[in-house]
Amino acid sequence: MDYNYPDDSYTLHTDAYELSMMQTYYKKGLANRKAVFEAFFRKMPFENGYAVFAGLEHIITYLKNLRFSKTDIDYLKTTGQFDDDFLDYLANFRFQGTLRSVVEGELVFNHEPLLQVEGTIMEGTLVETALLNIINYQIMIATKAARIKSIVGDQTVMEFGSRRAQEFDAALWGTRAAYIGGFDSTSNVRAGKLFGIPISGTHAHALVQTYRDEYEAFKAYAETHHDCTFLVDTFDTLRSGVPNAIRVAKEFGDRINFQGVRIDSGDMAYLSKKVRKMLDEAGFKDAKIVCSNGLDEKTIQNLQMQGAKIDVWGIGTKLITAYDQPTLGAVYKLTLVEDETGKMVNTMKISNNVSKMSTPGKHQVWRITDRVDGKSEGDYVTLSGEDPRQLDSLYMFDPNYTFLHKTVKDFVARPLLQDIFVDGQLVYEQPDLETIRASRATHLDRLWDEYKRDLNPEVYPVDLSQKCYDNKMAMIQEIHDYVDKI
Ligand SMILES: Nc1ncnc2c1ncn2[C@@H]1O[C@H](COP(=O)(O)OP(=O)(O)OP(=O)(O)O)[C@@H](O)[C@H]1O
Ligand SMILES: O=P(O)(O)OC[C@H]1O[C@H](OP(=O)(O)OP(=O)(O)O)[C@H](O)[C@@H]1O
Ligand SMILES: O=C(O)c1cccnc1
Repeated sequence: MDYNYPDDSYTLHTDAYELSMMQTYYKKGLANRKAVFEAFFRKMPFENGYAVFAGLEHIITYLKNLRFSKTDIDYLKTTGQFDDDFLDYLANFRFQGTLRSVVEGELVFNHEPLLQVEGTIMEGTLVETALLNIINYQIMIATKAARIKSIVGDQTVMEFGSRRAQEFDAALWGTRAAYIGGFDSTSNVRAGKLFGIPISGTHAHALVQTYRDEYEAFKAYAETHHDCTFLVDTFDTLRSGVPNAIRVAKEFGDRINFQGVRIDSGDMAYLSKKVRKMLDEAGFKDAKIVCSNGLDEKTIQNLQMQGAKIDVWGIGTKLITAYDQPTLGAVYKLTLVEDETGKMVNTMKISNNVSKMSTPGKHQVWRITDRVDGKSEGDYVTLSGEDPRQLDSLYMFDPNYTFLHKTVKDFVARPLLQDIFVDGQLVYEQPDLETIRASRATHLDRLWDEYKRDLNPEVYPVDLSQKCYDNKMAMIQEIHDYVDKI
């Protein structure tokens, strides 16, 4: 199958209905109508108390390259679903819109806008699928990684998931998201090359099977590498794997850096305790015990409870596939649209289910922190143009249970949505990945522990400003009046 078009791009990485709607807007003369779309998710991933934002790097690359190539247009023609004049319009299409986004490494919560696309209805429509595709995956993996990191503390976690990820892109962008979430390295060499993530690894059972002898295999590895971690569970961890690793480490002495051993099967609590004793007794107190095999934050916590002597964790499947939650469920909704008179008007999707309702208008999200201790008080969603920094005290209330409220004084308000593209121009300079990764740790320090526990965390407040709330209520009333009249 020939899918290697020389001018291939991600522009057709969109759902067909987006193009169908665009053809309607185009034919009906609405192509230049202004619109605002916002993306948010409704439920916290893994029932965690916070999520880690990731995906902006990929979004920037996508939007920078957003144009229909010749073979894109040729293909659309073959579908017979699109008219020639519309295809001519697409051939000249460029993203001239504005993207505001939370930046990578930031903590985010449900029901707050994470991305905001302001431009023509055409621009906002075309990009929905790709933007959601990117953040739905990357936020989930960054959050899963942060959960795991919070359990292992200062211990090292290596990302091993490429072989089990949902294909190439997931392996690549997933490991980057995991690094933002707090993982220390990746086994994916291309991710090392492209993103500068430190690569690390040990060796597989195949090396031992090739030599059909552990001692010979470890010796060969030691003769060809300085840093050595031997995989000790191919035949019998305690009776042959560890004794052979110790034998080679002793024979090679200073000629190698004997980093330790890896265990990849069996009872890791029992084995790691025994292995620790054997290494210590042989004089290798600094040698580390690496474990891998179906690990996630729950298993790790359980192993810790059992007193396992594990220093380094190798984690693949359950991280990279977000094993216990297949999607974040982020959505992208039209919140403001230009009417026939040129006025921007509110719009929302109404539902009997409160959590399914979007919030009309164009917004900013403010992180409210206490000026003295720097800790987060909650997030405050305003209509754009409102600036809580000008207020001495802030009245914050739960939009679903308005009787739950507090007044915050002596606070700092930090806007989370930043300009990334303005009128098609990239204006945001991405920090390097190390800075992004470090920012996640700083943001977590500002979050109270009650939101960070991995089981039943407190619900972090995401409140609406009075104006934003009133605007939403007025819109709901307007829609009810409209339906009543029919
Ligand atoms: N002491 C332990 N307590 C809780 N879970 C453990 C413990 N030791 C290992 N596990 C986990 O149990 C699961 C099964 O491991 P086990 O090695 O028994 O089976 P396996 O994966 O079928 O082994 P193999 O890789 O040899 O096929 C893995 O997810 C592993 O992380
Ligand atoms: O379990 P994960 O968290 O996904 O970690 C990655 C796994 O990948 C390797 O296994 P391999 O592909 O050699 O197969 P195995 O399951 O038989 O060990 C490695 O030995 C780990 O077990
Ligand atoms: O380096 C390793 O030990 C490794 C890498 C990928 C998957 N499993 C193990």
